[in-house]
Amino acid sequence: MKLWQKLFLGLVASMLLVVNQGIASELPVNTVRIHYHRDAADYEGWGLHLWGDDLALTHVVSWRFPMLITGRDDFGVYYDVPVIDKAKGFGFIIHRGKEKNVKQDMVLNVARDGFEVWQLQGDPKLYSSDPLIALAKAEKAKAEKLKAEKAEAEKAKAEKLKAEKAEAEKAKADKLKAEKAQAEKAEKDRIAEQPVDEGRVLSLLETLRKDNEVRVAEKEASLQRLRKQLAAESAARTKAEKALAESQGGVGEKGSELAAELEIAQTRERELNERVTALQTELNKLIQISKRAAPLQAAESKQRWFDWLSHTTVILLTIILLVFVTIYRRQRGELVKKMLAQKAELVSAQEKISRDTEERQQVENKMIAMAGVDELTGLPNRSIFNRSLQRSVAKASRSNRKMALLFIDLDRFKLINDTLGHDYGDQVLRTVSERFRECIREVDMLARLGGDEFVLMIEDLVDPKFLAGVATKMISAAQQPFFMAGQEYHVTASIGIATYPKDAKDASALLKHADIAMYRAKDAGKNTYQFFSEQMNIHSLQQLALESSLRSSIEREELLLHYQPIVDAKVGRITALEALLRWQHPDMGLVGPMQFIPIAEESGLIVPIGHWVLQTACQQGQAWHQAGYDIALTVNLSPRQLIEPDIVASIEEILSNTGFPAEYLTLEITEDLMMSNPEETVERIEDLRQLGIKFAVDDFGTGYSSLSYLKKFPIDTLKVDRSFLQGVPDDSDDSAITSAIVAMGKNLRLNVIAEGVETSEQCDFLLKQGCRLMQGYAFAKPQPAEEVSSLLDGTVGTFQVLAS
Ligand SMILES: Nc1nc2c(ncn2[C@@H]2O[C@H](COP(=O)(O)O[C@H]3[C@@H](O)[C@H](n4cnc5c(=O)[nH]c(N)nc54)O[C@@H]3COP(=O)(O)O)[C@@H](O)[C@H]2O)c(=O)[nH]1
Repeated sequence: MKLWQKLFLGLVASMLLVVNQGIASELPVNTVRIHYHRDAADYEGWGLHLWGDDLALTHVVSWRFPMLITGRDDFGVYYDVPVIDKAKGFGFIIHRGKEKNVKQDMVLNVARDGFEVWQLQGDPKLYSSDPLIALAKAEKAKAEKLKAEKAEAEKAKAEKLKAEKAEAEKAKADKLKAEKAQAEKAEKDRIAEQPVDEGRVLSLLETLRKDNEVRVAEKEASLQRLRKQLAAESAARTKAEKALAESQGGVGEKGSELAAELEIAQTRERELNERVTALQTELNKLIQISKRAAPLQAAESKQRWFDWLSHTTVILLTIILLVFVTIYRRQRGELVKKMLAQKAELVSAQEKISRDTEERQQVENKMIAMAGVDELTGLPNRSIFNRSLQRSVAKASRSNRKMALLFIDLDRFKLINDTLGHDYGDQVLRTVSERFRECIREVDMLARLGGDEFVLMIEDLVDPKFLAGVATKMISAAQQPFFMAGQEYHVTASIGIATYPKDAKDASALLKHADIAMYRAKDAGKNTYQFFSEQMNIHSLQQLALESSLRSSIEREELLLHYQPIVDAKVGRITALEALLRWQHPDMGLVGPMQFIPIAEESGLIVPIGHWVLQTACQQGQAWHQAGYDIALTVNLSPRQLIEPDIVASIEEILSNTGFPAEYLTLEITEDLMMSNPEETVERIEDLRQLGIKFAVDDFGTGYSSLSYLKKFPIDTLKVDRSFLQGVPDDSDDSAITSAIVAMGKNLRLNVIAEGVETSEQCDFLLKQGCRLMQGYAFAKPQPAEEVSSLLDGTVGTFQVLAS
């Protein structure tokens, strides 16, 4: 090393010492003093750079600027450099050489906590000879080595002691265990050799307990001994360590003291520095605050103004909103009220309109009625007719002239109305009235009294025979077929005729007598006309009385059944019995069904009466079955009965109650029923057939049934009407019709029963036609059950034609 280099290093080292101590004692806080020794300045210029952790706080100092020189001392000039950063250290870069050719020789990074870190740039040999640094380094390395060796020795010793102790304890425990096992074994052997004695066992247990206590005490004592031994060994170890440390003293002690001093100095410096830094930070904050205070105040007042404005705006907006909501609610409430009021008005207006409409309708009806026109047919109605009749009778009375009333009632119309519905009924009434109009003169007055009742008033009557011609024309017009819903239907008319002054002296009596005559026409078989007679009057009064007493006939048990056999004429065997209704009237005696069935049908009494007939017949039939007569029954079923909605359930119940087998029951229906409402009739018949019941078409040939319908109908038997049998075999037409019906029935695979067989000729004729089932007086008249029973007794299998 050259001389100038030695001088330079000496200068730097002394500078560092001065700086580190100077900071602590004389210099202002945050200032570093750096000396420049003039004597060493054999170069043109020197540069000294000082920096901290924060580059922003790096200071560049140059001797070439005299204003930076702080002062002078024995060494030369010195510089006090302020350190305002939080840097933990500072350093120097020392340049030498000319300004334009600066060569960096060395960088010293001196941490403020001592010489912990050295960073050398340039030639390390230049600085490695520094005695203080080398000493510090050596001291440090030695102390660390000693520390490590000591730790190692302590660790080895502790481990050795631990192992020895563990081994000793284990040996002792093993020994104790072996001794204990041996003692226990000896004790067990001893006990096993001796007989069990409770007192002895207890004393042994006591001995054992005492032995255990002694052993525990021994154990505790040995533990105590071990502890003492351990303490002694530990003290010896400490002593040895101390001796070892003392033996390693000398230079190390000195180094330690120096290090301790340095540590204290560094701690102090760190505390001071931290205080300075904290104070500086606070100062900075205060400066910042003071700088910002003015604009802040301005901003605050502005903010307050904005706050006030925004609060006020919010309040204003809320108020406006509330006002709007209130107004809206009020308006909405008013609107709802208005709407409700309007709705109520509307409802009341609608009600008024409907009332008005109703009233208008009533007024219209009244006007029409006053005008005397029947709405449906356009004919004069009952009220106008009555007035006209009064006038005409009065006129006829004044002028001694004759006049006549024809009371017309449609047959089967009720059935059409009931089965097809009122629309079809109305259609029939309109058509019939049109047809009637064509049968009369313009001067005659045709009126509709209501329902299916019409009346024709003929004034200035000359010859009553003329009336028969009119009636015939009207009957013929009525019976023309109707085509409705793609099908053909038929109605007929019954007409009663009464004349003035012969049959009645006033208008109402005249009308009443024409009505009575009409009923007589119905009784006479319908589709005909009848002139009134005094006898009829009596008869009609009788009819009224009959209807009233018929109502209570079931309760009074005045009804009874007669049974007429149906015979297989070929073998002379009774195959079935037809139940025929009779009425044992208290005054009139035994009344035949022709007298009261029409009344019962008209009044609807046929429904309960028909139910009674079925119930009684099935009861009787079951009684015969139980008596051993395996006989079938046929029962007449009125059209009115078949349209009853519960007819199927009702018959099913009767069969179930009586126990009569359904397969033995045949229900007789009329042709007309088949034709009036084929679909519904077929449906009902099918339902009843499902139960096992059979069906027969009664009085076949007298109605208007279409043969094609017959084919479709679910029936089992055809009963040829007795009116055809009357002319058999002499009347060729009757014979031909009868043969045709029998043949047709056979072709349709139906049973054919000929009704009203009275003679052996008729019987022979029928047998020849292949009809063996017959019913008539030739075999048996309808008779009470008891009599039929005796008949069954004597004749089953050997029935003979009675008439032969
Ligand atoms: N809805 C119901 N109708 C019934 C019921 N019972 C009877 N009737 C119907 O009344 C009609 C008249 O019946 P009725 O007076 O009993 O006459 C029956 C026989 O007495 C009669 N008949 C039988 N054989 C002869 C004969 O050889 N000559 C002759 N002149 N008459 C005879 O025929 C009637 C039986 O007819 P039908 O019923 O068609 O087989 C009659 O139409 C009954 O249907 C009833 O309970 N309900």
